[in-house]
Amino acid sequence: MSPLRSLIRRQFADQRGPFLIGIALALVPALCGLLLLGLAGWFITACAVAGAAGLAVNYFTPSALIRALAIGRTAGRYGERLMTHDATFRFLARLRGAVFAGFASRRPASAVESRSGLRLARLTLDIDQLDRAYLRFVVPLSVVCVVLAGGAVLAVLLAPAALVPLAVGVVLLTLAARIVARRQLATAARRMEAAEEAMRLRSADFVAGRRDLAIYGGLPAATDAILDAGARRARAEDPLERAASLAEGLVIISGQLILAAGLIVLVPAAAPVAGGEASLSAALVVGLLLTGLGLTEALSSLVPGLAGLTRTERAAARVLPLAEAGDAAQAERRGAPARGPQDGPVAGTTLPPADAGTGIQPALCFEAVRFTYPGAARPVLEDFDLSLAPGETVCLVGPSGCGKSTVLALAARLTRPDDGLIRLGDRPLSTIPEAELRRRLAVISQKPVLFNDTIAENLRLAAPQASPEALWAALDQVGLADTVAARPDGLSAMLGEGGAGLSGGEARRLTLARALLTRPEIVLLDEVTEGLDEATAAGVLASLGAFRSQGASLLLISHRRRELALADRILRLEGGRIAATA
Ligand SMILES: Nc1ncnc2c1ncn2[C@@H]1O[C@H](COP(=O)(O)OP(=O)(O)OP(=O)(O)O)[C@@H](O)[C@H]1O
Repeated sequence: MSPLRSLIRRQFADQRGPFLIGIALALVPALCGLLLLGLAGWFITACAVAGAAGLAVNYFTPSALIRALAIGRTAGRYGERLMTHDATFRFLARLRGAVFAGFASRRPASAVESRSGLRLARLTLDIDQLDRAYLRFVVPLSVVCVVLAGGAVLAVLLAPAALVPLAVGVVLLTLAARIVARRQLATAARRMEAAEEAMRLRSADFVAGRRDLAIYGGLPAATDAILDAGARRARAEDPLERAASLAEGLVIISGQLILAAGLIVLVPAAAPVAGGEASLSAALVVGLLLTGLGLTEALSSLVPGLAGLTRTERAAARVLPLAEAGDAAQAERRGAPARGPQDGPVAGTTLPPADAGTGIQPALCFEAVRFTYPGAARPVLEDFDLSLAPGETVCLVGPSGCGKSTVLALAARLTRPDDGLIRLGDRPLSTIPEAELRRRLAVISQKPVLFNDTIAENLRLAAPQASPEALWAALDQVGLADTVAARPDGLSAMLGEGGAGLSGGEARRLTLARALLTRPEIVLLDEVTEGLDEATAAGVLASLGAFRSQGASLLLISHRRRELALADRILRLEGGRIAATA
């Protein structure tokens, strides 16, 4: 199914009632508009004819009807806008949720991908583009179809000859739709998006790196690269604009042809035949012609939707897979894990102790795990085994690029193994619901993320319900309570972007306090003292004692002597597996 069709189906499934009511309401102003023009044309002509013949005419009923139609048209348009936009914005709000859940659930370790900020910008633009599918395409198309069908019925009843111009109009409209749906336009749209992305990327690099560019004389080349991307965008846009203009022209011509053909067919019908009456009254002919004129207005509402069809289709093709991944991730978060081929036993399954000799169930265990980055020639981990006993502290060392961070990413389920089993206690990692996993396992990286918010809210990221007393206790355990208490606003003190306002060591200790709040069973630490001076690093390491006193198992990555001294065991990773234990 085409992405556009899937998108429309999704919106229909999400907003069934408002979706249909919106279309029904859109018919009201369109039909009122047509009848208004037709009736007005008929009425004016009938009055003129009656005046010329000196006959009396009832003008109360038609003028009241005209007024009612004018009011109906305005009210209908208001109601239609309200309903269709409300339905669309509600749908998009939900879709955004699903898309961002999908974005968040993607393998963060996937190979060289475009920068996440730019991807996010692209996604935001894509989702905004999707409002066109219903508002600019489905609604006007439904209206045009109903109006044309109504026009055909009227023509059959009143003047079958008028079916000819209607048929001409329909043929031209179909042609217009085919023009904008041509495959070559998809290529032009792809080129245009690539050029837009290049423009954004180059501009962002230009702004961020202008000092280095100036130092190394790279400013002219960087400027040329932006201009070049702009020129490529303009070139790619050309066929799209031409097709849109051609389609618009055809829509307008189809409207005019309906009118012209109407004139040809209907005017002679109004002429009296020899020795008898005209088959159609002059008033009816004028009424029908003006209705045809109104039809062109309905047709022109199709133009914006047709012009943006290729881009809407491409945006839907990018957004929908993410939304589907988001649906799966949200279902998993509710406790029904989406299962893959390497997911091992089903949820709720408990496994026998990994260490059959001692009968002790390890806190975390890797069994014959293999993992390869997408596009990489060789696996990073192959037949990899690791076992972390409850309360144990293990330090993982090894040469740069040997896969230490990959082990942590797998343990944190930020990515999944190609083969083998990872278990948390007696359960396969893949079967543990997301919320439970995040509560039981904490990850602390060398670049902890703190948000532009209060200290309390930064801590509550891990435990939203935590009381102020619990927050102070956690701060106390990492030796940060006095520092926070010394601030006039205490826990309500605001942090700047990325935790600005705290020193490097304080920021890291704050993330440790955040992790402590969930009382994790396992803590994964990736070079947490990297970039800190000796004294600060010692303070951070001392804070790790708080986890140990809670009974947690620690898996550390580090090359530093001070971290190694903390470990019960040191494991050396080399060639994809543990090469030595100390
Ligand atoms: N997203 C990715 N896509 C493809 N290959 C990757 C990706 N991330 C890491 N790699 C590769 O996988 C290997 C292991 O990377 P990893 O970051 O786990 O190593 P590491 O031992 O933690 O290195 P370091 O000590 O330098 O931090 C490296 O060769 C790296 O180039």
